[in-house]
Amino acid sequence: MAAPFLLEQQVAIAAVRRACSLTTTVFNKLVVGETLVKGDKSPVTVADFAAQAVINTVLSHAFPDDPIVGEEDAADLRTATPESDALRARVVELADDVLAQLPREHAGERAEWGLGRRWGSDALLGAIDRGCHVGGRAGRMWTLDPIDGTKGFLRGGQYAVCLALLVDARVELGIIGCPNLPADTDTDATTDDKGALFVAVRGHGAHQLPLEPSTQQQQQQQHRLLHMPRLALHDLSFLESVEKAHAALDTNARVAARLGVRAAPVRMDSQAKYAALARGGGGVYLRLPVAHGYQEKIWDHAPGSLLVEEAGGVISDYRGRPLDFGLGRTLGENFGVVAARKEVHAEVIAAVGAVLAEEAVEKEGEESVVRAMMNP
Ligand SMILES: Nc1ncnc2c1ncn2[C@@H]1O[C@H](COP(=O)(O)O)[C@@H](OP(=O)(O)O)[C@H]1O
Ligand SMILES: [Mg+2]
Ligand SMILES: [Mg+2]
Ligand SMILES: [Mg+2]
Repeated sequence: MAAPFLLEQQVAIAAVRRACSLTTTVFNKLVVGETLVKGDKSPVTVADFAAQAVINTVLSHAFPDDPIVGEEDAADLRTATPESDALRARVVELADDVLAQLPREHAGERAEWGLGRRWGSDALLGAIDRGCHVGGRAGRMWTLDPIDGTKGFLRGGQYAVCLALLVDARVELGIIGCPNLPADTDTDATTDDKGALFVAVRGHGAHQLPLEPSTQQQQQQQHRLLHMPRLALHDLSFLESVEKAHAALDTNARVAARLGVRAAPVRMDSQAKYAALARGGGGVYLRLPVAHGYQEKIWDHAPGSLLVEEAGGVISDYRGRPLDFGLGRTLGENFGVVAARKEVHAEVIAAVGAVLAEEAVEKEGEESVVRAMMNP
């Protein structure tokens, strides 16, 4: 694999792989009471907290000066209630079980990264809270989504463990672990060969590796360099969110019809969509905003955006503006996401603009009818 940020790649890959083994274990044993509802009504599980504890512990040992912008914080685990005590104990047990495994030297893991020992509650809650950095434009920082697609995770669908390195607000390295994505193709859901790791390095391509650390030789055999194929507009299919609350799926259908797209959309939770797109599935990822004023989070798009760019794609918001990762924890005034191969990206943006203009006219028409009825 490519030379820049080689140590960062090794550390990030080790951290994401261990977090993925944790989430897979939890999914098989998740019990009632191990999921909380956050202030924004979204779910968070013991696996989200524990995966953030694992990855932040590894990053903090390997790169003690690097800030981390992570989705979760430990506030809900620190309150002195019986529920919180039980949740905290479970998170600590899960994270320590994974961190305590000896470094796998054939996979380049090292004890100095915090591996091979248990850390206990204080250190692990502290590690989770290392993710509270505010973000910004200057310097090096990591952004982490310990489980992207928590709703997919709870359903047994797609989810992803997502980590990216930003330098001066530019994504230089992106790692996405997808424990439930078929290793060979994103279309054959019946295969047992599940799990894939995606690594993108700016200027050095998008790669798929086995999720389990195998020998050097197996790694090389199973390594795939990813390219998005050239597809005509009518041969595209849209990759989109499963959740109606996250993206305007009806508007997507109108955009697809306008472009002459024949295939049904592929609905998938999480940044597994970016991975599927980079390895040739679909051709377009379209995420149009529904919730008024919702600001996209940097950890929801940073690694996926680089994966798509390195596989030959272009990514922007729905107005065609580049995503700005330097504004803090959110993408600020970037609304929605359009990711597609270079040749079709501009046409998709134009179709989105035309459909949104049509919808605005229809809405205005409906509102004027209501106004006329109320003020005859
Ligand atoms: N109203 C909204 N609009 C867009 N995205 C939203 C949203 N509410 C939550 N999300 C984000 O959507 C992510 C999942 O993406 P997708 O819809 O592509 O599966 C969630 O990540 P988490 O599951 O990490 O919280 C969350 O950050
Ligand atoms: Mg969440
Ligand atoms: Mg997310
Ligand atoms: Mg998440």
